[in-house]
Parts: sequence; structure tokens; C-alpha cells
Amino acid sequence: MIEFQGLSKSYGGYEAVKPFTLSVKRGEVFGFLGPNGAGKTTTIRMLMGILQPSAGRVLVDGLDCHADAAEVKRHVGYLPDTPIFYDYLRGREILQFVGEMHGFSRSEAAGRAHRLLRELGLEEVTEEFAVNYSMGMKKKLGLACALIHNPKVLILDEPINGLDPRASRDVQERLLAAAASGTTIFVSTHLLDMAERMCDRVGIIHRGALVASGTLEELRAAASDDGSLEEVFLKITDEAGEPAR
Ligand SMILES: Nc1ncnc2c1ncn2[C@@H]1O[C@H](COP(=O)(O)OP(=O)(O)OP(=O)(O)O)[C@@H](O)[C@H]1O
Repeated sequence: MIEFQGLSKSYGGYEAVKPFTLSVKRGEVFGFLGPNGAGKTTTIRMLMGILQPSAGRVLVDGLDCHADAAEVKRHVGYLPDTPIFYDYLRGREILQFVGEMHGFSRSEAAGRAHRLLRELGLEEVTEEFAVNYSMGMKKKLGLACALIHNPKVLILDEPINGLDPRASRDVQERLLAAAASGTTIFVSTHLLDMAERMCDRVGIIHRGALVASGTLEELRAAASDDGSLEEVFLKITDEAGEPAR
């Protein structure tokens, strides 16, 4: 469903993402892990068609994320690390707007917005302006925006970072439900316990290079470490260069 084919990005002589090739299968939850500055956001921006690759390409369902960016967006839902909204629209209005942008009729968009707000536990704040939302509410509203068109692929940048335990569980349950119904999820995170619980496979990017990818068992074998994903991550990123920050 997602094919990275020799994808890379350089700024001048600096390789922020070194060429890498990776396939994420339909319905898979794939965790994209790496220390600060490793190249995760740069990779996600290329996947979203926001940044032009220096070499290689990335495909979603056979479509080139740069050349066919508009078509790719029909199939992809994106939750940025810090979702930004029109502050003086209400939560319900924002979702309605995003739904109509995806081509749904007014009543279809309203129905979808209502369902998602309820599923994500936002029903009590649907009429609040987004400017008054807490960070957790903004993340949930951002996720609702990403889900409203039932995308085949979800691209998530730190979906539960900063959420309280209940909100974090709500979001993870909603994501697992999406994965169970066949949505492919590509999630970038620093939260390794979440990645260990949710992801079928993970990739570790360090100093711009994809240094490992596979199931936790495969990573354990590669690192000769039977520990948690955190221990394996620290070992792999140590061996790949400087210690993880
Ligand atoms: N526009 C730019 N010009 C030059 N260098 C950049 C630019 N954008 C990013 N970089 C560099 O590319 C590298 C990768 O950055 P990126 O934001 O992708 O890391 P990240 O893995 O998302 O980090 P974090 O976990 O801290 O968000 C960093 O060294 C960053 O300074």
C-alpha cells in the first residue's frame, strides 16, 4: 500500500533522509521511530507531497505522492504533530468543512462529523470554538479530520503525544478499529510502549538512515537483545552511531 523506493532528501550537501526502500502492506500498522532530528518529519512531508524528494519516490496505492499529490490526498488521512484549525470555527463546523472539502454533501458531512465526534468522546464540545480546545481535544479533532473520508491510509505524526491516559486510550482504540477494518497506518512516534502495543512492524531511522525494520521479534534478533522495544531501539541507535537523545 505504501512503497518507498530509494526515497531521499538533501538540503544542500546535508542528507536529511538517505535513500531507503520499504514496503508497508495493506492493513498494516507500521511504526516509524527515530531520535530527534532523525528524518521522520521530512519523510512524512515527502509522503504527503509537501516536500519534493531529492531522489527516488514514494507511492500510495500505486500513486506517486509528489506527481499525483492531489489524488493521493483522496486516499490518505493525515494527522500532523500539531494540528492547526481556524480558531473561531466550532469543532463541528471544522469537521463539516473538511467533510465537504472531500466532496460529501452537507448532510453526509454532518452525519460523518457527528459520528466521529461521538466516537472520539468530543460530543460535549462540538459547539466550542477550536481556540478553546485543550491539546488533547485538538489532537482528537485532528484525528477526526483525518478519518472523515474513510481513507485507505492514515499518516500520523505523534498521535498520542501529550494526551492524558483516557484520551490516549480512546485514540489508540479508534486507530486499532481503523486498522481492523483494513486501513493502513503509518505512525511516527517517540512513544515506544505505544509502538510496541500497536504496531505490526516498525522501522528505525537514525541520522537519516533506515537502520532497521521488521517485527519486534526480527528487531530483537538483529540486535541480539531480548528486551522491550525501548531496549532494542536504544541498542540499535547506539550501534548505528551516537547514542539516542
Ligand atoms: N528546511 C530544512 N533545511 C535544512 N535542514 C533541515 C530542514 N528541515 C529539516 N532539516 C534537518 O533535517 C534533519 C531531519 O529533520 P526532521 O525534522 O525530519 O527530524 P525528525 O526525526 O522529525 O525529528 P523530531 O523527532 O525532533 O521531530 C534535521 O537535522 C533537521 O535539522
